[in-house]
Amino acid sequence: MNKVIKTLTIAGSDSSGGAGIQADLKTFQEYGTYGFSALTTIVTMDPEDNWHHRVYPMSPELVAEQLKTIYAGGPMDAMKTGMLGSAEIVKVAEEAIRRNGQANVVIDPVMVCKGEDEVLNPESADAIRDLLLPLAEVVTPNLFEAGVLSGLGRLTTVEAMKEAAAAIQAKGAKTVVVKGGKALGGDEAIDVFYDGSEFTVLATGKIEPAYNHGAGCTFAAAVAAGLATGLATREAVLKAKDFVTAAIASGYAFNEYVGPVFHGGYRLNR
Ligand SMILES: Nc1ncnc2c1ncn2[C@@H]1O[C@H](COP(=O)(O)OP(=O)(O)O)[C@@H](O)[C@H]1O
Ligand SMILES: Cc1ncc(COP(=O)(O)O)c(C=O)c1O
Repeated sequence: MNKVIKTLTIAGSDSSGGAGIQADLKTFQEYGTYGFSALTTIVTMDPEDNWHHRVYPMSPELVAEQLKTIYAGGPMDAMKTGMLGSAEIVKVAEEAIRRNGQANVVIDPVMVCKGEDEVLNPESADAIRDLLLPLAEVVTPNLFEAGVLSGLGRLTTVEAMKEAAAAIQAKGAKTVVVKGGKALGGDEAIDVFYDGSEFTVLATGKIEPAYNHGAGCTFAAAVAAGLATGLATREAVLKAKDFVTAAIASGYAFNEYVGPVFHGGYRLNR
């Protein structure tokens, strides 16, 4: 029998299907891996209230119970975290990673939804920094999240992204990818990779229109799936950048604000 490559996401549900656990499972499948999921929150967008996001966290006990089910079937080849919803759920994720000796851990430190400017649960940002960064093979903050995790505040240049990447790496993550994405000015989508010794700048042309709802989730899930299939960390990140770029290029407009990526874009355009 073929070996099944197992990947896990601990993340929220994006009912519109582009981000969250939906993005992760679709991406895991595109990589030929078998996806498991522990759901932490449910996010809705209200068409009668300007598509405002609402976030409904699950109880930490229910997240812990899902993880018990998942790990009862044996170890995972890689995993990622996304929107965790509360500091207590961050703690549950930390405990599961430690208890199961989980390697190839990708932490996507989700703090905001695109199009929204409030930080979801500020106290969970502290918990992510203190409890999850030390367990991360890779952490993938966007520009805003890198400013928060590094303590450097608003980042506007590639030099500042490098400084933030080094500060976050010093907090315990083995490697860091600071994603400039749409938020960084200019006509390129620039990410900075740092492994503790060398910076690598990953750049592609900015795609317009930017159908990038779910791009961050898709990128982190692709890194995890790449690690699960045996790629070295740098190669997993480089492939994930290609994967997410193709997904953005194949996205579509869901409404006047949200354009999800299409996770099948990489395969279909080859
Ligand atoms: N308009 C775009 N064109 C090309 N790549 C993009 C665009 N927007 C984001 N990206 C890339 O998608 C990935 C996810 O980034 P980003 O959207 O900033 O993350 P998040 O969803 O966590 O905010 C990064 O590699 C980023 O550079
Ligand atoms: C459940 C969930 N996770 C994560 C995100 C973040 O998505 P993105 O990858 O666009 O940053 C969202 C955004 O709506 C979400 O609903």
